[in-house]
Amino acid sequence: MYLSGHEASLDLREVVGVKAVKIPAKSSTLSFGKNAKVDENVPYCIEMQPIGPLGFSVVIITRPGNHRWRCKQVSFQCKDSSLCHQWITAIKEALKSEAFCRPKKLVVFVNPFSGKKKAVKLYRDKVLPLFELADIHVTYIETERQNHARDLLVQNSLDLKRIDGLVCVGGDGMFSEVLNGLLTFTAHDLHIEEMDRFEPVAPDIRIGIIPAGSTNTIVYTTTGTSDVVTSTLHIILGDQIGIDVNSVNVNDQFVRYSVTLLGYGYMGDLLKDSDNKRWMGPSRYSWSGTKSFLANNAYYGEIKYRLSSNSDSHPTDAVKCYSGCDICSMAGQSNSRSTSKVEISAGRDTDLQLDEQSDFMKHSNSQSSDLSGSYSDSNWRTVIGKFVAVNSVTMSCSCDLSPPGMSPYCHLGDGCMDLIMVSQCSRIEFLKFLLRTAKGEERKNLDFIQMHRVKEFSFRPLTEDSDLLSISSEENIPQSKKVKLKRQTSRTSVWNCDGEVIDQPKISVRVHCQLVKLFARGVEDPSLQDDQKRNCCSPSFDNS
Ligand SMILES: CCCCCCCCCCCCC/C=C/[C@@H](O)[C@H](COP(=O)(O)O)NC(=O)CCCCCCCCCCCCCCC
Ligand SMILES: Nc1ncnc2c1ncn2[C@@H]1O[C@H](COP(=O)(O)OP(=O)(O)O)[C@@H](O)[C@H]1O
Ligand SMILES: [Ca+2]
Repeated sequence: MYLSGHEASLDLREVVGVKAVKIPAKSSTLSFGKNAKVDENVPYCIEMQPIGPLGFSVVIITRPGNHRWRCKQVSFQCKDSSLCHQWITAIKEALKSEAFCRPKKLVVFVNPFSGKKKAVKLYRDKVLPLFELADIHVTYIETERQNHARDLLVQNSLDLKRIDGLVCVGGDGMFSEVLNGLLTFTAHDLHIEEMDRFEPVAPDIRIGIIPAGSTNTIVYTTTGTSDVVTSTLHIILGDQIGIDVNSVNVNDQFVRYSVTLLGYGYMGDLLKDSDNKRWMGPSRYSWSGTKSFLANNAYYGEIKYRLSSNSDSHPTDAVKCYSGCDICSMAGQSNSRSTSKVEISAGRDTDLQLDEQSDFMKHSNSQSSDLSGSYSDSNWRTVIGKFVAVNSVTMSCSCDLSPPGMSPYCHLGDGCMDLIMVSQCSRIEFLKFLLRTAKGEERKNLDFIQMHRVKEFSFRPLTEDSDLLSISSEENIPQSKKVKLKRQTSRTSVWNCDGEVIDQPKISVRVHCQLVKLFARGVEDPSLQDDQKRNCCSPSFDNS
């Protein structure tokens, strides 16, 4: 796996590309001779000997810090141009090897209106030159409207069987559009039309994201930074990581897939308010966030959730999900074992269980207006209360506003989501929650917060007359209290689903372990040396 000589050893896994160069007479480059050969016994180990003036440059990645990756050129001299070309060809061929899983053909979608409207320029200036260096063939599509990319995918206008991946240059919303398009296409390709009745099928191709949007959570959480060059390099090296995907149903009908945040109350109100302020760019979220904060609305609702069967794994367990994460690897292995047995399952065991459970809960619970959990044998719980926010995240959701993320110990591919419920509280208390979230500080001791690691959940707003009884513990509610409760409960929020508004408050959500693969490797553990970082994650080799 190394390109090595007398004075240098380059890890081919981290070579971006190679090109011919003219080397100045007094250069401090390494020089190698005509006895150079590719060692047949050691894969990708190239031996070189010193020689003459022509040369080639190998572009490799460096890690200057803060999870950012950059390029560095290492130049080699050759005696003549033919030898130089032999070297270039040998290295290019080595990089094309299947074992590296590098993409050769990509479709790139650019949303020109993402974030600060710089996506097209960012792509042309920073991304395209690197794709060219890496010999990646690109089909470039600048989107003209919302759902343009999704429609192209669903209608299979792009011949997806012939490409290695999709790249979106934009924000989380653009990714969500491409994800939904790809999963819909994958299902239709297998003649599955009713998405709510089937297990979603994992697509064959990977998705890459170049951060050019407003929040860029997915990029930040899967690479540790929101940096255009870093994301481009992860794509070129052929990194891959499976991430959890949620399917969201409204009234038992599938509506969409999500990967970052599902937020009711605060996050929903914030998003709805910000949607007609897109002209403000990314700062629309802080503006609308402040407005929703001042409004301090709280909403009645009933949440049913199924806890993760791994009781050791919890949103506050302080186990960070780093590149090569053991918890995600184990979940991925058991997931691929179960999906290899039954590729498409028409059964809805878990939903039935939910229905049975719902009935069970109705008859057995005595619920109060406070947050109150109730147990069952099958890990289902019900909570009824008045919430400022109900958030569920499938990954930590790190971003510039909150580098540790909404749930710092959430895992990218463990088949679980972290459910964070914020009960009605004062503005000061909610500010405390927001500030601690922004800084990644302990929230365990805030008594208005509940956090659980779950596999699925459902939410329904409490708005009906019959709900009043379950909200109030008293059987005989005075008429005046009934009227007041009725007024309060008639107010509902919307769901923020990866930055898209879902107007219907009653939803059910299920997580699908590592359903899609991204061109990323997860955040590299900063306590490791560079060579340990390379070795702890050799994603290009682990599926060969
Ligand atoms: C006082 C500082 C408060 C900092 C609050 C930090 C909470 C951060 C949690 C971040 C979760 C991010 C989840 C990501 C969702 C994205 O998929 C999704 C779509 O992204 P896209 O536009 O790139 O397509 N983005 C969003 O839904 C936006 C979420 C933005 C959350 C920002 C909240 C800012 C709140 C500012 C409050 C100010 C209170 C002032 C009090 C005096
Ligand atoms: N050409 C376009 N015009 C308008 N909206 C678009 C276009 N292309 C994509 N979109 C939509 O814009 C929304 C936001 O895009 P995104 O790239 O996430 O930017 P931001 O991070 O600023 O919200 C997405 O829902 C996406 O579907
Ligand atoms: Ca997860």
